[in-house]
Amino acid sequence: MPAAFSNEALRQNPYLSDLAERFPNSETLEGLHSRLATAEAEDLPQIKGQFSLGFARTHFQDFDDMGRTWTVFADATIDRALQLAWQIVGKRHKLVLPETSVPGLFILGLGKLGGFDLNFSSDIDLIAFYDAETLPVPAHKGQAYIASEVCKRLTQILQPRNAPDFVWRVDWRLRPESSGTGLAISSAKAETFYFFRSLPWHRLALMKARVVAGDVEAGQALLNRLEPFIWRRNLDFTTLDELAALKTRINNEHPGLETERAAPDPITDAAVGFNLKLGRGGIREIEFIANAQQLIHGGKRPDLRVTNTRAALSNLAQTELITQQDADELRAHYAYFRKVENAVQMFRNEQTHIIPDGDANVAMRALIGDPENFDKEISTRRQEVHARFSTLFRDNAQTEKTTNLSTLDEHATLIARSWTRGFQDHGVPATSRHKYQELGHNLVARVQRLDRPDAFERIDSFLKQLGRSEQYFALLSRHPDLLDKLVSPLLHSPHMSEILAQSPHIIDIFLSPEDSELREQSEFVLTSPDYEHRLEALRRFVNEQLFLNYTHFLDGKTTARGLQQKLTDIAEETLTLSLRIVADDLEVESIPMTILGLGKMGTRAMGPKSDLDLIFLFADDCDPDLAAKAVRRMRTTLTTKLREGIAYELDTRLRPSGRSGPPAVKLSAFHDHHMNRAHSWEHIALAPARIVGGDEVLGSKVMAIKKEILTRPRDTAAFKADAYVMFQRLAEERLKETPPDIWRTKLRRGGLMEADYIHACFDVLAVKPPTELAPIMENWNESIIWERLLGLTGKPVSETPARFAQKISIETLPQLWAEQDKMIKELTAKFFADQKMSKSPAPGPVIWRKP
Ligand SMILES: NC(=O)CC[C@H](N)C(=O)O
Repeated sequence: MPAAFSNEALRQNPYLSDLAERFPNSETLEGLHSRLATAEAEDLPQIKGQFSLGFARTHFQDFDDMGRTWTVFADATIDRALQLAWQIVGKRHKLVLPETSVPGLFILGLGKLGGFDLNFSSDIDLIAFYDAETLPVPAHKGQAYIASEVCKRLTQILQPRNAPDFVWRVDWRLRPESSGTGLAISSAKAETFYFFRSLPWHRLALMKARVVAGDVEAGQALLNRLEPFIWRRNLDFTTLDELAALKTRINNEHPGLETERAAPDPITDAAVGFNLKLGRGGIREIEFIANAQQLIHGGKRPDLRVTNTRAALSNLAQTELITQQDADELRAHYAYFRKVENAVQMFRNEQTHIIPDGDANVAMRALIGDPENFDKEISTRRQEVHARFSTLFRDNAQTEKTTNLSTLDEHATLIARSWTRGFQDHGVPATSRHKYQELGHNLVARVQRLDRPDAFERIDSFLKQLGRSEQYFALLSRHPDLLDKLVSPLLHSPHMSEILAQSPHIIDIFLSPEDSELREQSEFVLTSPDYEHRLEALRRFVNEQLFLNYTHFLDGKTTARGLQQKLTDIAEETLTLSLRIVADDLEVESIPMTILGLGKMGTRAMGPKSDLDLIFLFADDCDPDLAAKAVRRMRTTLTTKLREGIAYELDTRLRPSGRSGPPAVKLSAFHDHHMNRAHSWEHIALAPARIVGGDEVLGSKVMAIKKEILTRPRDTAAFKADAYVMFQRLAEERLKETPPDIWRTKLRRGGLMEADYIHACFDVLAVKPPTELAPIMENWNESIIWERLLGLTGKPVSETPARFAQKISIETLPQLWAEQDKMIKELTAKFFADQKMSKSPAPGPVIWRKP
């Protein structure tokens, strides 16, 4: 056992030696814990005193243990005090209460208590709420009144008036609407308050909230519902100001903390006088680094939502938001400072944070083992902390103040002026406009260089439609590089502009680590248990990923092929998420459904705006009601148009019997249909199909059926005749002879759809397609990406934006397209060479070859 310090050290500390005198027979910490269960109110201060002594004797050397040991003990004392409080209040108000734990009321610990970081002499920050449904108090007695009485009583037990000893100093001032209400309000009220009436610091205080006593389940349920309030989905840089404001507010409102309000001291070589908690390079700066990053990124990364500062630092390193070295060092400094702080507080059990001089200094040093280079140690650590702290708050906006507006027309000049004045027409409050003037200059300079007359107008209308979102300007002024991610799409890509209009905040995706997995990046979608929230989050995910990958493509970081793969991955991830959302909504563990992807999903060649061609297949024994519901919900989940648009268009017409067939298809029905009733074109559609989501075992059964269908010998002549009729219909109704200098990749004669069709025909016949087909399809697939991203369909090649002309090689494009049209048409002609050029009758079901 680490005998923490000598009797000598103990003697030098008045508070500890007093305790040692009063409690000569020391008990173990475990023993003290177990006494709590039956302790009476008047026992608690003594148990606390003995615990303090025991803690000093046995736990002081090991910092990792310290905060947790205190916190666990605190939780237990609060819980016991709450029980006692209930008994007293219950008797007085004639309530019928259960013997042990009373449901409904719960206490949240904030600050150090919430963060498992309690000190020797911390006070505890509490807030309390109750669940109106389960609180065993009839409405006519006044639930809020009784719950508040219980909290008052709890306070008296923990901090008895006119008594020498206390258990904890209790502080309720961080509760919502603290001046106007009793100590407890209902969780429904709390929810409304936080979402609609709270101030920024309320939110920041909740970051460290933890259920410490009472009805844990009800408490956790409230915290879950508050998650979307605490952890915003988007990076939020105004948060940094809020964080600063919170810290100031807490300092200013604690009357006991007057000394702490002194301006931060410069880092000197003398340790004496250093305020460990608030001083420059001290504990608060470390907390600040952790909390700021947690707040900014926690909405996307649930693993950052921890209340403990050192755990947060580790997790930030895990997610590569800070380096491992930074995390390790900051953790070490934090531990060291906190240990010193504990030693300082043991002297008189006072809540002080300043390194003392005189006797107290001697005593403190004795406790921490009288280090030789103590002063140096402190100043080195402070410098390292403060350096990192300053980096975080360094203003990284570049100055580009070369704004000469004389070349602009009148309208553009007006817009540019408003930007350089800190976005005065964009809902930025007058008091903070000065912060965004630099950003304004920066943006004007960039847009001027584009030399596009409509650029100011377009970007301005985007910025205006953001609503009153100072947050957005804060983000941009910290990361002016993001302007480029915004400007080009707004000018050139209608599709990307639409996505931006739906979810303007997605540009912060460029700030997250680049190599993270899609799975990690989609985690946030499921964080809220709420169905509606999840649907919005799903759209956010799709928009964010599409936008990110389109940008990479436009910047030349991804090839066309790479983008197709990525777009396919995103669609598959979306299906997986949708299935989860639907299963949760239907309250089932999983749904016995597998998803067959046809068309572009099948060939992994999704392009911008491709819809999802899917068939939802179910095990034969699946409850038909559940299956039908699941398909309906899948459709809603994917296609309902919400604020952030849809996730995907869905096309399920390729299921057996098309529109008239049931939306949920059973495996045996699928098999039976394709063997006995399907037409050849359905097998052509089936050729590129693969499983893109859902139950894997079921999926492999579907793939076995597919194989059985496509390998079964069929009558080739009959197949070609059918395929030809279908092709003629296709050509007539959808394909268009298109001049070689017009963008119409998919629906031109000889274009992408025709090429895909012929390819699938070869597949059905298990004949290797001619070698020239693949490279042409590759080219078409690239063209369609450009065409859809830049909104060029039907336009002449000459209207392709100059910015991309070279990348697309537009000079040679018409010639290339003419050749491709010709080659594909020839392949088609050759494939159908035996067919009469007259119209055949409408085909019937597939004719299999007689064995
Ligand atoms: N899959 C998509 O391309 C859809 C993107 C976007 N959310 C929209 O509604 O248009």
